[in-house]
Amino acid sequence: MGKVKVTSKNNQVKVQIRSSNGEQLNQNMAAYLSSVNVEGFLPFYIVTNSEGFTAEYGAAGFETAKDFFKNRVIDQNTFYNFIDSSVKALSGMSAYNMEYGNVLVSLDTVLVESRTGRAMYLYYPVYGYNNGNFFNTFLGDVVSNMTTPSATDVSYIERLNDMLRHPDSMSWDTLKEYADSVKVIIPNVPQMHPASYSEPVITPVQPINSGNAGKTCPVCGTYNALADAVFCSNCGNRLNLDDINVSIVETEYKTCPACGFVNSPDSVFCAGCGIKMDEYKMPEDKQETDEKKEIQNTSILIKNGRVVDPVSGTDEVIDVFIKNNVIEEIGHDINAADFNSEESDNIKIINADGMIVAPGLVDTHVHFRDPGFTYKEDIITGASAAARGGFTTVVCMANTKPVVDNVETLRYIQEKGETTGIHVMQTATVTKELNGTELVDMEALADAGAAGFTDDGIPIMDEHVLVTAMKKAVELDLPISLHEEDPEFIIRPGVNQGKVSDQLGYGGASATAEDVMVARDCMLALNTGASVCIQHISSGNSVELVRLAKKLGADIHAEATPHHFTLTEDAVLKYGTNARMNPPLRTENDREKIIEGIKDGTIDMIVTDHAPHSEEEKAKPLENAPSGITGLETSLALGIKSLVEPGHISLMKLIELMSKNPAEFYRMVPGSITKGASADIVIFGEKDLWTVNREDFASKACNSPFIGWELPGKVHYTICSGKIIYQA
Ligand SMILES: NC(=O)N[C@@H](CC(=O)O)C(=O)O
Ligand SMILES: [Zn+2]
Repeated sequence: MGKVKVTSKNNQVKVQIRSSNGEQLNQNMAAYLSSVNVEGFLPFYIVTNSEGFTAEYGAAGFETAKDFFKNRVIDQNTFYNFIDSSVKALSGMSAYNMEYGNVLVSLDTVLVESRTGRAMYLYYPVYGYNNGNFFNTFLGDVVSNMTTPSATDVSYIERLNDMLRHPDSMSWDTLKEYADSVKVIIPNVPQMHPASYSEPVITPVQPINSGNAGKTCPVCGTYNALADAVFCSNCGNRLNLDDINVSIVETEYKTCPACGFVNSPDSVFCAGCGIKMDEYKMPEDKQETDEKKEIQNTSILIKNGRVVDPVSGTDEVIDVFIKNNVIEEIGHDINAADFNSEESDNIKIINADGMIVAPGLVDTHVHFRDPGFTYKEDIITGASAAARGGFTTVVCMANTKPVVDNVETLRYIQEKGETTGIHVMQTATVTKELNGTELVDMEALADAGAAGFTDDGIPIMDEHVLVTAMKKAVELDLPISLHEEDPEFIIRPGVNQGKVSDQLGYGGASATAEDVMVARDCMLALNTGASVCIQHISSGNSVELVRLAKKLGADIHAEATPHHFTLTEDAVLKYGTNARMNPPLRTENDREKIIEGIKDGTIDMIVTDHAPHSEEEKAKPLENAPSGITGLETSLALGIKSLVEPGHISLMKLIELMSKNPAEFYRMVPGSITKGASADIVIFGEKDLWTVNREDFASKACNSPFIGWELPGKVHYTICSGKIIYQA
């Protein structure tokens, strides 16, 4: 392939690479460039105003990329390949943002600015892209950046728009032609080039992974000396395991306060678990004070609590005695004095007078973002949020990076989960890289302990793929959970298509998007006999469809989230991006039908869909912010407020929906307050009011519309495997 200068007339091109998910783009950029021999004669300069970089990794990765591009010449092929590799890698993770058809996270923006002030944005489309609306949105930005949009500009945009729909036919020459033909003034982009331009100085740049000593971070370039480092000590990103080649011996070490991994002395981020060590605040209940140690090592006697246990049907004030991780005894009037003095000295007594003592809650739909998006949440902080919410078991969704479509990633999560104090279960995806077409090795993943299979975040559109997966799931006796939104009926995700989206001119996601898929999958479940869960149901008609399928004998189940039974689309006007989620909040009528479904058992699980995002991400305009809200720390309270207090269901029923049913769906033995059962227990005040404060969240994220709400149902203790893992 010949080398083509992509420059303006006077030979200078400035490139700004922006990504709606900056850190990923840069990770790929740095990794790719470390593996190529850069040659050619196109000088690239990266300029940044940090736009589009949402995480600290982004900035670090960006600096590396800048260094790489500086004074280098890159040929067309290299550039193409680089963009290609970035886009391919990005498309695999589109699920987390739920932008249908691989939009947004998969879409990268390259600004080519010529020295004459002429510039263009190249919107590089991703494979599998199938929704033109986003391009139009971005192209709209271009138009709005034009100082004097003329008829030519408009026709240019139209041409570009058309070209982007056929990326294969896009040539470098066309790109060049566009770069010099469009008058786009980009504000706030610093001028990088001196007025008198001379040929770039080509200085040889060391490849990223040079030499034999050490493992260089593909994102920020920092040298990590320890052979078994998994995460970069500087930027916290995952290091490429293939590149391990370490010989340097460190003399002083820094032990991670969260996971105990021994790091090199100047490490900022832990190479074992990825947390920022200096800023890590150990959850109070994990601090090794003498008092806590004592609590951890003693038996626990819970006195005078009202035991509400849907498994045994118990609803009475009764004492519970815990020893050796299990419930040793339940009964009236168990007293410390009943035990011999040595034992009774070591009993931690909890006075649960006026409180509810229930089986530990089970949330079977959480996103802990680990690996890959640990700036939003990680397994340790996710588990702390769970404990604070009264949960002792969680089932994590698989839209991490890499996605859980392989045994190695599954094991990583399971092993880290074991250090948290709660039970962390992990699902695997149905399809590889969530691509909707190729099935994962379901058997191997089942053998390795996957809790079930789900492409949560994106719908599975291909019936053949889904039916094959359902049949395999039947063989493996594992459930399949489905995110039901057909992109055909979505103009923009995250907000209901209705009065609010009309008011905002947003487009929105129609309830039909959910209904058509739920109708299909109810019938497929019936037909295959698979155990299927309709995730986070949001539409009243979908509830009706599940009701019918259950009546017909399908092994079908449905989840409802606290936000879907508490809020309606109006919340978007009040809480903005913190009310943007997939599927969206819908109408009062839908909300009522969800409650009806909960009452009559059509909906059998309450889950949070805990979907943490960073403040920066949620600070973006509604159309650009990611979908999803956190939920673990407000779920029980909202269940009481929206379902129990108005008299829709009993407290017993709420606990059934938040513990027994989800556990059983994912093939676990449900927790119960009975002799011999594992001591997984939540103790809360049903009517104890508390205020949701953003500072109090144990989660890394605080993207919740419920901040400032006063809620009932304060959790006082969470006990998991006989240990107090949270205490208010
Ligand atoms: N619910 C959301 O809006 N987002 C979830 C994905 C999902 O559960 O669909 C996420 O991963 O952020
Ligand atoms: Zn989902």
